[in-house]
Amino acid sequence: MIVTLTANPSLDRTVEVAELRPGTVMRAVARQVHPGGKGLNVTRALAAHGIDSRAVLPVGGPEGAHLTALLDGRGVRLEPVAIRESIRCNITVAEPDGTTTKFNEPGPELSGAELDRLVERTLACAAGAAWVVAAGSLPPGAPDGFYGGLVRRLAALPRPVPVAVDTSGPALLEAAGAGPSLLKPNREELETAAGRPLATLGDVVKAAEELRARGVGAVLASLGSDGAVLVGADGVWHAEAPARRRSSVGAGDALLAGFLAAGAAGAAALAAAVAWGAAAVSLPGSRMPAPDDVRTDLVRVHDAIDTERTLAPD
Ligand SMILES: Nc1ncnc2c1ncn2[C@@H]1O[C@H](COP(=O)(O)OP(=O)(O)OP(=O)(O)O)[C@@H](O)[C@H]1O
Ligand SMILES: O=P(O)(O)OC[C@@]1(O)O[C@H](CO)[C@@H](O)[C@@H]1O
Repeated sequence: MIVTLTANPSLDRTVEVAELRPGTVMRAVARQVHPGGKGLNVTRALAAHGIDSRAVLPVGGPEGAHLTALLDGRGVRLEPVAIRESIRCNITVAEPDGTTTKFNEPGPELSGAELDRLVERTLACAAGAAWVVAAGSLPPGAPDGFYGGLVRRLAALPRPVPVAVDTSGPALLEAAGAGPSLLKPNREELETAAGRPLATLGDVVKAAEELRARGVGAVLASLGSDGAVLVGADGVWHAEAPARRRSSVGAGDALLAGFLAAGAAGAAALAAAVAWGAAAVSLPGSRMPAPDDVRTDLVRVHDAIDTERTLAPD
């Protein structure tokens, strides 16, 4: 079983427009509403593949009620922690070529007691779990070390549980310092961690190695259309797959879910991860892929990294 913690979930609203023209009134040609937030997306992707997962998340207000109603009857196991304020609503504007423009709200401020309840619920669910995933931004007021503290608490259990972290900014730096088993940065997040721009695959591998030297077990770096790089104790691989981009929102979460579902180590897990990520990109809004969407046969895994390869701007 895989437990996910999303400290700042969202109701994801997507509007599809013919062309984004700032400063004008645009008529949407389609709209979707999906339950959102990185950890919850991981649980949704796993559930779509029949893999046992539980999502710990704060739920409050009309948006919280809407989010839970959307998941009713979908086989997604929620561990909701009631909060006083409403959760946030994030907006995506999607254009026909797959370009997405995203507006993420800060989210509600959680009280110290609400944050404590999230951690306690995660620890309670983690007993016997194969992995805990701590993912997404932190709500306003939460300490930067929130996910890092959880990593330490899970490592100190009589039967320690490996933790995968996917977050950004100072929370990412704090979490990395706590030595999680897995970190899933995208290019921008890895640049933050490295403190410099990363232009090539070689730069990505070097930045990931630096994180490993600081105690991170393995780094799964997601690189948009360039696929993903895995840097772990047992080797370094790069994999990629073609995709007809419709909405990349949640592709990183699908990638992480696929990686954990396939054993979380080595080339085969990386191939599954990239297949799940590419599948998510071709689906609207933050819809998570089901088994029929995933094309592992289209994935190319490179054992030798082309260190000079320049990363696409995306
Ligand atoms: N244009 C694309 N073509 C093919 N695959 C893609 C494309 N964009 C993303 N992917 C796949 O999806 C994975 C995740 O994408 P990305 O690096 O954008 O993650 P992310 O920034 O964490 O996304 P999010 O935060 O929205 O979940 C990539 O590693 C890659 O496998
Ligand atoms: O603001 P955060 O927490 O960094 O990201 C939140 C979010 O953009 O991440 C998911 C996609 O990965 C979406 O479902 C959600 O809207």
